[in-house]
Amino acid sequence: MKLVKVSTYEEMSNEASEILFDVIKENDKPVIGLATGSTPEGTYKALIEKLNSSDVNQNDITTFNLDEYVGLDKDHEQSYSYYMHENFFNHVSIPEENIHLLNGKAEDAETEVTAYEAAIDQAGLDVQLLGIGRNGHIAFNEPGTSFDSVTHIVDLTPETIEDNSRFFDDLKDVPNKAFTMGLSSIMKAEKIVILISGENKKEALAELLSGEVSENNPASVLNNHKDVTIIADTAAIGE
Ligand SMILES: N[C@@H]1[C@@H](O)[C@H](O)[C@@H](COP(=O)(O)O)O[C@@H]1O
Repeated sequence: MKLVKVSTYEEMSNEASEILFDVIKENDKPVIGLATGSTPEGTYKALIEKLNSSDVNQNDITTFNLDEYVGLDKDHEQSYSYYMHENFFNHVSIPEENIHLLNGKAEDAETEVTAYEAAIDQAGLDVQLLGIGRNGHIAFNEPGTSFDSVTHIVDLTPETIEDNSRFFDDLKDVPNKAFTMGLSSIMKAEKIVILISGENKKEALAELLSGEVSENNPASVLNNHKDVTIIADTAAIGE
């Protein structure tokens, strides 16, 4: 794993958007995996600028998002679909049919996850962007998730529900289940970029860098991937 140390959030966003933009330029039909959360917001801002001031044909770009809350409609303000449109898709011209988001309101969950995984397999991710939870979760794969997991439904831990409650009016409004790409789905990506920002992610970063690989720490699976870039700020590094 390669560690890129940055001192500001802007630097993190620029570094990450540069990697994504390079993958987009290098591939005729780029397939990029995207993440939500506060951390990648700046990356999307920087990537929008790069895309819109370039001659890249955005019709050729395909995207897959990592996860979605079960029970939230795509237009719900706290859904990840809404987040992605607000922060990225509404500002670029990637065709709607190339955008893959899990449907939180899917009537048949089994069909939803199976079809999503099949679509990922068929497209092949050129790069996957990730954030990380305090407990080391990536996407919504909580500690204890099998490294062999594919797209599935998870029960969110109280810690994750509490962390994400800041976006909701009330703790009880936070869904307790989510659809998520699995750890093996993420590992299929050719390249992985993980953003780790802030003092509250210090422990998660330290555990990832320790090199210990265990299903108790979902992010540790990344030690088994050939091309991972960690972009971490000084607050998370503890410098
Ligand atoms: N499912 C998302 C993750 O993909 C994200 O990495 C995490 C951290 O988000 P933040 O960047 O806001 O700390 O939040 C959620 O749990």
